[in-house]
Amino acid sequence: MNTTGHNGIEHSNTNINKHSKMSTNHVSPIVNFQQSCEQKVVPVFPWFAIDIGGTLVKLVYFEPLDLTPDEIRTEGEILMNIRHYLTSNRAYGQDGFRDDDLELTDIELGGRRGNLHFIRFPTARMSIFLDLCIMKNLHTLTFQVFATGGGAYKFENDAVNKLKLQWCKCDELGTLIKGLSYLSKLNPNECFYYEEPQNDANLNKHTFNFDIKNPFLLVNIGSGVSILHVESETNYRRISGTSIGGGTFLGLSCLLTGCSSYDEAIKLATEGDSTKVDKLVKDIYGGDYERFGLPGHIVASSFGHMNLPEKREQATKSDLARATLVTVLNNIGSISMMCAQTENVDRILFSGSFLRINDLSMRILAYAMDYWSRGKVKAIFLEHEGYFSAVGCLREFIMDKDDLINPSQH
Ligand SMILES: Nc1ncnc2c1ncn2[C@@H]1O[C@H](COP(=O)(O)OP(=O)(O)OP(=O)(O)O)[C@@H](O)[C@H]1O
Ligand SMILES: CC(C)(CO)[C@@H](O)C(=O)NCCC(=O)O
Repeated sequence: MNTTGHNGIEHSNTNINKHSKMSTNHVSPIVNFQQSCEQKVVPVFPWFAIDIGGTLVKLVYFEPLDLTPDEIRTEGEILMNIRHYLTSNRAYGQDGFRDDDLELTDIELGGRRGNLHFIRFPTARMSIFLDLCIMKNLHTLTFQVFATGGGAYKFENDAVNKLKLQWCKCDELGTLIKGLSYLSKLNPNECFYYEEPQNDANLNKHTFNFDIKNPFLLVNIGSGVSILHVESETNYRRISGTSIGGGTFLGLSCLLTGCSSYDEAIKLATEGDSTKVDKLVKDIYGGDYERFGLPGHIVASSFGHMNLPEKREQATKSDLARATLVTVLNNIGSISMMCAQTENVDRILFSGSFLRINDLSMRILAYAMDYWSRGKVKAIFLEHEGYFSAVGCLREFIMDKDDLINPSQH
């Protein structure tokens, strides 16, 4: 069953892919279905994109709100069940969560109106997820899944063999920028900064009016860290990276404190004091190292106190988690600052799920960028933290009317 949907973009609510050429006349917004992943499509429902990272899978799901009576009649039980299952729960099994505070309601995508849902689960549960899809009979439908992240490659055979679907892959850093560009336009509150990051008593969180057209640095803190110099949505380079990232914080926290989850590690870090673990400049100099402008309060040696048995005895689990966090952040901060100076940019955007429920890290990064650049470089943070690649991947394959009018910008 085909219906001409809103904005004149044609939709199908059955799972039969139709072949026909997209109009090359950009004035006409009529788009038909194409089966190839290489071409831009308005695919059949369900609309999913999945970013399979080293630690977390991020899944975005578009729930259509404008289904016509015909579409509802022919949607079929499986699609309806999936829609209800995903949208009426906030937790799926033990490890899957829908971040309902991030949900974008009543947005327009591919000529349709709907809600965009944000779901995550550990990559270690990927095969359980595929089995769940089979349990929900997804393997009996013909549809496309848009996949990004390293796991789009690693899990391709598994997913295709088990689910018989069309697996459309795209690059995680390209989709990261595309998702950032899309969400920063769609959501006026997406980007923010801290006015006084050190002032715990006051949130001091302000919306940042972000314009992707001016060059900036994008530091994505996932399991590892990628640093990109971005000049526009299509012009960017990965200039650096470090393996000391969110995975390092989580792994070392588990080792040192016996905690078993990221949320627990962050809670410990929030309560801890890293100066019980780290050796500061003043522990060495008795004050500042004036000649080279190193103030006494900065870390001279991460974990530098831990060679002494009495210091080890005094350090609590919280102190160790805090010191782990600060160590990782100091490293990311100083590499980012060097890259900002080399590339001559004054904005650094930080993304990645490492910043989830992690106001503490954002403040530490904001303060460090401000301090070391003498106020020249601004640290900017993002509400949808780790979801940009998943969103960009969905956008890669689902066209809006504007994309037809300005295809080069898509
Ligand atoms: N619920 C969670 N479980 C595990 N890690 C979490 C969780 N929430 C936040 N994190 C943090 O986010 C990091 C993963 O971030 P993200 O999802 O952006 O990266 P990834 O895509 O898994 O990794 P990569 O991009 O390097 O492949 C973890 O290493 C951890 O520090
Ligand atoms: C390998 C990726 C790109 C996977 O997302 C990421 O984990 C990363 O950028 N790691 C850091 C690799 C490095 O540059 O040392």
